[in-house]
Amino acid sequence: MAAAREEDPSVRPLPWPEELRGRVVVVKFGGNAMVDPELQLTFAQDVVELWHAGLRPVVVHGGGPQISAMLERLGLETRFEAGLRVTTPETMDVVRMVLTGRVQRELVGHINAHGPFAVGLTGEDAHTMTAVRRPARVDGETVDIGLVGDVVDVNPAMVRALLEQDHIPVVSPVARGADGQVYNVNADLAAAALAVALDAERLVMLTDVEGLYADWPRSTEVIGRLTARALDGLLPGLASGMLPKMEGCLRAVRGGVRKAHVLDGRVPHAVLRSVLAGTSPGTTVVPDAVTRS
Ligand SMILES: Nc1ncnc2c1ncn2[C@@H]1O[C@H](COP(=O)(O)OP(=O)(O)O)[C@@H](O)[C@H]1O
Ligand SMILES: CC(=O)N[C@@H](CCC(=O)OP(=O)(O)O)C(=O)O
Repeated sequence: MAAAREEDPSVRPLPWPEELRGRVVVVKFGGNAMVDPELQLTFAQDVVELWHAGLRPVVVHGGGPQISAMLERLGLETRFEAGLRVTTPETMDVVRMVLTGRVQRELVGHINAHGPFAVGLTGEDAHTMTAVRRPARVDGETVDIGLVGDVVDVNPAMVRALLEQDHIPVVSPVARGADGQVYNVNADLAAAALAVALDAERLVMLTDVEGLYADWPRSTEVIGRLTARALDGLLPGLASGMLPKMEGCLRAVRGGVRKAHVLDGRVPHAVLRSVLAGTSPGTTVVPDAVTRS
């Protein structure tokens, strides 16, 4: 891949934090942040720039709005419980088709406009992620939401092999169960599980808000930094898409990831700015023992 390093004229020397060299950074690109085609291009550019700087980026993508749009076109109803899509077998077909057939292909294409970097896979490939069916908890009740899975095991061998070969893995959040069933996994939780298994330095989640709002929807005051313990206390009060996102951040830092960031993906180059600056806009979740960085 040395040729690819030289090939890309957009690369310029940046004052990268030396301690991040060779480290894995898992970047979750949310479906809401990717609705703007321009942002998809700058996102791809950022990921390639991280690679050029010597980091090992792994992309996990979402695609919730894109799945909903396709379900609507097909005249199929969709609804969410606790931020998770109720997934019938018919819905599952559409989820798999949109995520791996469209969203992943688009991202791989944008990244590969810069060189032969990206390789797309799903959690199903080489048993990268194994899921079990998970119900949702709604108002203290357990609710069946169909073919929704939670990741219970990650085999990072294939992703590591791709990283070793200087590739950028682009992972769709679909996973196989030990029962042979294919499950729809929330992309935030898939990204968190992969970040833990890869012993990632950071998990960066790009979404369509500035971060975790303290009192949403009444106020849009962003919580800048919080410990895992503080987040644990907040989780029961969170709703919709922010619930799996913050649950993912919590699992990541509890699983050994140094920091988890929730960033506004509508801001161009949000990933680069965050990694470069060291301190990040948006919300940063740190392990309990860490009070400053
Ligand atoms: N406390 C909160 N702070 C910020 N956003 C919140 C909060 N609670 C719920 N949300 C909603 O969560 C959404 C982000 O989650 P989601 O729609 O799943 O995005 P993504 O596609 O990036 O995963 C926001 O657009 C907002 O509507
Ligand atoms: C179980 C579940 O809800 N799966 C998600 C998978 C995609 C996703 O998570 O996309 P975002 O990151 O854009 O929200 C869904 O069907 O929408």
